[in-house]
Amino acid sequence: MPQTSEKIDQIYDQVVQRNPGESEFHQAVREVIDTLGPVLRKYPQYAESKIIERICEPERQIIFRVPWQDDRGEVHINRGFRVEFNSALGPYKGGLRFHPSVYLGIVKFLGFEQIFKNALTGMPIGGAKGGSDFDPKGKSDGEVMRFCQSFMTELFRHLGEYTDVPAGDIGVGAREIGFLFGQYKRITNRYESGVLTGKSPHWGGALVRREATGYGSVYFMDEMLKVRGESLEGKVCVVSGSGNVAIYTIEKIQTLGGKVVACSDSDGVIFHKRGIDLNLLKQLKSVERRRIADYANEHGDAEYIPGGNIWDIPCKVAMPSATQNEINEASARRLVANGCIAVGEGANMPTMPEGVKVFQEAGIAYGPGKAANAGGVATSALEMQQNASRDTWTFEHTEQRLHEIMKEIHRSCYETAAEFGSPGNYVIGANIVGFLRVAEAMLAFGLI
Ligand SMILES: NC(=O)C1=CN([C@@H]2O[C@H](COP(=O)(O)OP(=O)(O)OC[C@H]3O[C@@H](n4cnc5c(N)ncnc54)[C@H](O)[C@@H]3O)[C@@H](O)[C@H]2O)C=CC1
Ligand SMILES: O=C(O)CCC(=O)C(=O)O
Repeated sequence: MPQTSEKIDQIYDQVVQRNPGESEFHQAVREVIDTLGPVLRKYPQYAESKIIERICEPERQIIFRVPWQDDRGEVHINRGFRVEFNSALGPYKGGLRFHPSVYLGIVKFLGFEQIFKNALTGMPIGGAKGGSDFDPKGKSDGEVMRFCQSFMTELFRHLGEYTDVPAGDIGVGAREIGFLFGQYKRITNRYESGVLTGKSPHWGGALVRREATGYGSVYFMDEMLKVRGESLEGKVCVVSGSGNVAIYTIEKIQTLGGKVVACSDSDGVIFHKRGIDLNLLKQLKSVERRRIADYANEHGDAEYIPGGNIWDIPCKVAMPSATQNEINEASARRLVANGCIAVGEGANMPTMPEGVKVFQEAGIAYGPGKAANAGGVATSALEMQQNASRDTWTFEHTEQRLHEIMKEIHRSCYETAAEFGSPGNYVIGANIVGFLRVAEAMLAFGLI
């Protein structure tokens, strides 16, 4: 019998061999399985039943053609994806990403992470992710609508409130969810509210879903800081991105007394020493869909740094909230050298493995995305609950539930890391808690 570490290396090698060219997926798998050695030693039944090997293989992968016409009548063909990764704990659940970089490897890394994240929430949801290489940037509302209708015309047959429930991610917000739901309703002749989450609260969406990922990440950060006798009060913070997650991360940091001095988009960075003007940011990015460079035209004392690296800006608290692999080893070193004491990931897998190592060796608080940003999908599950019971909850009640869920995720990760001999290591805690919940259900179901 090979040693546990050899066994894990063998599983990883098989994943690479079976999924060539999908580097982000390989990275996400490596990060999880490298932490599972102590679990396999304590519970040999998981190794005997090949639970890890089964979790690494999606239950179903759907790839489809999405033809649509632009405003000039020109025909375009994009590619659509839905990877239904694991349904041990509930219907497949996870967002859709519309971005030109989307390919199978990105969707699979996101879907794989989603399995453990969803398990961590304690809600009955399995893991999935989907999307398309369609670029919504610069498209008219009519073009986005025609694309969404075409996308749903194929995907609808795989969805259902008890089967697979998508939501938003990069490039997919309330506008896109509206177009997707409208087409689903039209094709199926069913007002099946629970088939998508992230809907507008005017027609079946949950209050707080829009804010949930950002607010939840800040709640997780607050818990990590509390353990160290710290708080956000008076702390200088940096939040990358300026989309849904970044905006509501900034909002909650400000409410809790922190000062966010920088944010970004894929073109550049805004540095505003006296603190980001959130109303302006929301107007520019969420309402007018403009570039962040325009922020500096409105505030003479703000600096726009085209192509800049936001992690060069000194801060106590860093919250990467844009995209994967945005913090490399050099950026992580810079953050630590500049006095950063805590990093909480609003984005999925924003820190490269070498960067994670830097944070862990420096002993700073590091909250990995699958735990720190789980508030979004947890509130999606609360939306599903409201849809199923034909009920609507108040903002205050829903936010209180979100807060409790984030505290519980933090507690379970923290205590499990200690139990498995790595106190303070939230990567180990999150991976083990998520894995054990999924593995237990998979064992119970027999070999399926
Ligand atoms: N929307 C949600 O509920 C959840 C989102 N996430 C993750 O959070 C991250 C952000 O997603 P959303 O805010 O929903 O998307 P979004 O589409 O609302 O915003 C994405 C933002 O990231 C910026 N961005 C993209 N690439 C960048 C780059 N290379 N450098 C700097 N900025 C860049 C964009 O300009 C935009 O401001 C993603 O990693 C997503 O997977 C995680 C959990 C839930
Ligand atoms: O709310 C959801 O179902 C998905 C959220 C998501 O895509 C994520 O957690 O990365």
